[in-house]
Amino acid sequence: MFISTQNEQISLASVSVKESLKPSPMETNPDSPDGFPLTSESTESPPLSTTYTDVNVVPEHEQSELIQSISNLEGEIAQLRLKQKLWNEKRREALNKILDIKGTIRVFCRVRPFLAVDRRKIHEPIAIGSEKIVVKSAGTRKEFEFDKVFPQEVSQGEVFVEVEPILRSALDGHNVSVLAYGQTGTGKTFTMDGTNEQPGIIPRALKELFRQASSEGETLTFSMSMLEVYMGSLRDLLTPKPTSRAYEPVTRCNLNIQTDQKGSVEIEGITEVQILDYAKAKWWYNRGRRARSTSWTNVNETSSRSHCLTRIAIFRHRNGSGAKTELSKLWMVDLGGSERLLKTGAIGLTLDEGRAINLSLSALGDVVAALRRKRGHVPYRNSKLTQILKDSLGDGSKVLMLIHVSPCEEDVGETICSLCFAKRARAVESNREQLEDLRKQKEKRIHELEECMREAEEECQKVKNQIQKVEFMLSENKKLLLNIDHQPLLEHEEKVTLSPKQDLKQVKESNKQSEKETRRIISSSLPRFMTSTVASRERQSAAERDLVGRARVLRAGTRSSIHFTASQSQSISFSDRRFKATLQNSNRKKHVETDNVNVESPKFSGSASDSKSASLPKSRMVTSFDPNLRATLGRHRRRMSDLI
Ligand SMILES: Nc1ncnc2c1ncn2[C@@H]1O[C@H](COP(=O)(O)OP(=O)(O)OP(=O)(O)O)[C@@H](O)[C@H]1O
Repeated sequence: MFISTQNEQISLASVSVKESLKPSPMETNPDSPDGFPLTSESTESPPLSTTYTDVNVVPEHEQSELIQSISNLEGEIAQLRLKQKLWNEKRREALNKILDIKGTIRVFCRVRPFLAVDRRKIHEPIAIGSEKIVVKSAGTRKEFEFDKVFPQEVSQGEVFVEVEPILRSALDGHNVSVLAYGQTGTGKTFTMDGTNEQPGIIPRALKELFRQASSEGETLTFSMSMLEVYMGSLRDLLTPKPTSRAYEPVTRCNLNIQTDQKGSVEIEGITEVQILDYAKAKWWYNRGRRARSTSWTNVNETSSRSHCLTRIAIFRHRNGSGAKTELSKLWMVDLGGSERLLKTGAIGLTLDEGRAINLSLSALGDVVAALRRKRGHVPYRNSKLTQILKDSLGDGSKVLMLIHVSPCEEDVGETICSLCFAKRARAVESNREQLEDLRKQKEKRIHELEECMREAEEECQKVKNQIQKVEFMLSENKKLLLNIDHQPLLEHEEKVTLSPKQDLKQVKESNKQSEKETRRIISSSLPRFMTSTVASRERQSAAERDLVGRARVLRAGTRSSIHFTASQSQSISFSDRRFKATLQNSNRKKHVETDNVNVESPKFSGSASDSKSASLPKSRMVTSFDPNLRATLGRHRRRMSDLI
């Protein structure tokens, strides 16, 4: 029986690899920050883009270039992160100086608009300037200065713009307190909490914290606690089953306040929830809000009968390790309404609630005034409120007090009381001329620092963009490498990893296996009388060994294609796909073993006539017949050229 033969050639791989040695985008990036030279690695980095045409082979040298490129990109990212950190520090420093110049205790005033229920008079009692309020009442004129005054028409967003720098200070590691103070019904809850349509400082701050944290170079996380200071006791507002009414026993929720050796305040047993994103934070905040004690007074339908404190603890995570340290805390406090008890018509429990609120507000005023005047003794112990806020009002902290006043004539008494509280908190004790000079100097310095901060912010953003770009390239290169590494080389899913570190022994073993398989297939596809005997196989192996030995001597300058010719002792058909694949595999392994040696054997003969093979580099190769890899490489090439 004669089996038709073809002079069919099996080439290990047909390959044409074209490299486009384009410079790294980082080298030519005009956005590279001044003052921070690019590293030598970045300028000498190998091409980030390798263009493959008609690809089904990725030579080993390209693999190692890819690995090199990945390590360069990783280095570049580390450098950029360092740069980002430096610019961040610069920005932080400038902001801190600005806040220090402006004063660590800042006092703003917000005037509530007239409500439908208000009785308006022709002459309004208060006149509003950008930084001052004048109150005219019973023939007297009183002037009060502030760091900022928000007139009635100002929006929630405009208020938040002024509050935002202090939040940033919290992310920079300072303890921060934002306190809303004012007579009942003047809009404290509106400012802090707001409505769904007009969210206040707390929901905006939560959103902003997550936004800013994501743009920081380091990993920051947050936790939230909410409590209420009610009649001198503390209630946890985030306990699993919150109590919602004021008249429920409060002692069971009376939490202890502890101060550690470093002066850091901790509230024993308070619920602290991890907030991973804004939605979670908002959910917990709403839950705490609902648990707050409110009751009816003559003045405000849903008057807050307590101080409501929301604490956001900010944690910094060390790179790589799971360890976290508390960076700072941010307190946002909606204080209970200061009120003249007679006017509110309070009796019984409500009267006691009012008294308790007034006492603690007075204690707060004393503490703030003592801090402002830099007095040695600060009377923190006089109320629970000031004990809790102790480490967020004093040294190194930033305080923002938002005083709320009513525009109505009948509230003028309370308005003056609130403004006097604010004046005490600001406690500026210089004469007018000195004040004017000082103010000009301060403004100039603040302007310079703001410029500096803006520049640092811009640079930070540029570096962030660069990091994103390089991270993208890195992930693309990693994907590509992964695809090459995991590419099944042949249809029957046998895989040969052709790395430089490959164990030759392993290859030899699999080579033997493969040859056995080849023989088995040949045997099964030939008539019995044509199959080789044990003796003939031994002879054949000996001849092959001899040839391999000779080929090693002739190693240099040879190429790697192998022809299967018809002039051999056995004629076999190539119509069998399995047989073809096995032969391909067998040949490939021979190449690996003999390091591209031209092999002549009774079965296989090297040929110099193959032009494709002649163009192959003298390196080991990975062959891929998988269209997926081709597609991946194509995509990679396109993306890389888009980036460059
Ligand atoms: N800037 C504002 N714009 C629109 N409405 C406001 C504003 N400020 C306050 N209000 C409205 O005035 C009313 C009282 O405000 P809010 O409850 O916030 O006062 P409060 O100072 O928190 O009172 P309390 O101390 O009794 O809790 C609410 O109906 C609120 O919507």
